[in-house]
Amino acid sequence: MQTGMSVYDFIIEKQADFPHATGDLSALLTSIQHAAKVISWQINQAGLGNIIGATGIDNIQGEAQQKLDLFANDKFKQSLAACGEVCGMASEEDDDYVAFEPVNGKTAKYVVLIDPLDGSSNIDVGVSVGTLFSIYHRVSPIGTPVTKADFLQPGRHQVAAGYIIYGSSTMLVYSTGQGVNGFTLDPSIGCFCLSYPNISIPQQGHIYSVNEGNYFKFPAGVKQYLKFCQAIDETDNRPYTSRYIGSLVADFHRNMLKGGIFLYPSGTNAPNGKLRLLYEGNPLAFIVEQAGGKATNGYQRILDLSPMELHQRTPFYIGSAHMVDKLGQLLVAFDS
Ligand SMILES: O=P(O)(O)OC[C@H]1O[C@](O)(COP(=O)(O)O)[C@@H](O)[C@@H]1O
Repeated sequence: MQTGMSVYDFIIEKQADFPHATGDLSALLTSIQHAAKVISWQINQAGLGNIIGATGIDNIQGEAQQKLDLFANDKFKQSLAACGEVCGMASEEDDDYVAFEPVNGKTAKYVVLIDPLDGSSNIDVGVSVGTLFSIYHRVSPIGTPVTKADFLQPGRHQVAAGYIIYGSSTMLVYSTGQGVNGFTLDPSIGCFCLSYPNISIPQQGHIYSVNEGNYFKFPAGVKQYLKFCQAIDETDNRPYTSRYIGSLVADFHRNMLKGGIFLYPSGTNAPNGKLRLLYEGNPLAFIVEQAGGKATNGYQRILDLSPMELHQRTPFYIGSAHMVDKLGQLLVAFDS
C-alpha cells in the first residue's frame, strides 16, 4: 500500500484479500466520501455564505443545532440513501432513525450511525470539526423494514467505523477491522489519498485532554489521575501536557498520532457525561482498538456496552493503553 494512492485503489487492493467481498461495503464507503467532500467545501467557505450560526432549534440532545449540522446531516442522508447499500440511518441530529427505500430492487444489508458534524459549536471560530460514522450489518431479515434493534448493537459488532476531520486539511480515517489508515483530501483532484498507512497509537503518551473547568464535578478517581498527570516525575516524563480543543474528533486525532488520553467523565453535563455511545463512543473505540489503544467508561470496554437507547450517553476515556489502564485503576481504587 503506497502512500499517495487513492482511497479507491486502496479499497480495491484490500478487497483482493477477501475473495468473497461483494463490493457493497466499498460502495458505502465511497458514498460517505462524496458527502464529506461537499461538507469540506462548505466548511472552508463557512464565513462567506449564510451557513454559519444556529438554526434557532435545539436537537434532541438539547443543544443548539447549527446550520451546518443540518446541512451535513442532509448530505449524508442523501448520499447513503442513494448508494443502495444502506437500509437505514440513525443520526445524533435526528430524534429517531430513518428507513431508506430500496434502490433498483437492491436488498440493503447495512445500517449507518452518524454524528454528521461533531464539535459544530466551534465552526464559527474556525476550529477543526469532524464527522463520526459507524457501520453494522442489520440484524433484522433483509428485505423487511429496518428496526430499532438494527441500531442498538454493541460496538464490537461494527463492520467498519471512522471519522472525517475538517481541519488544516480534510482527512478520512477508518477501519474495516484490519488496521487503521488515514487519507488526506487532495482538493486539486478531489480525491482522498493515502497519507497515514497502518496508524498505531503509542502505548504510553504524554498528553491529557479534559475540560478542567468541570474539575469539581469529576469522580475522585479522575481527580487523582489528573494529579498523577500533573505531578513532577522525570523518570516517566511527568508532568504530562494538557491539550483540549473542545472538538472530540480533533482531540482524539491528535492523541492517536502522538499518544495521549481523552477524558469526558460522568457527572459533567449529565450523570453519564455528555458524549453519545452510538455516535461518538463506538466509532472511536473501534478505531483506537484497531490502532492498539483502549476505550472504556471507566470500568467496562466501550465496545462491550449494550445500548438501550439511540441517544444514550456514556462516560468516555480513550487513548494510549497504559494511560487508560492507569485511570481505570484509580477509578476502581477511589470510586467503586
Ligand atoms: O464543551 P465541553 O463540555 O467540554 O464539550 C466538548 C465536547 O462536546 C462536543 O462538542 C460534542 O459534540 P457535538 O458537537 O457532536 O454535540 C465534542 O466534540 C467535544 O469533545
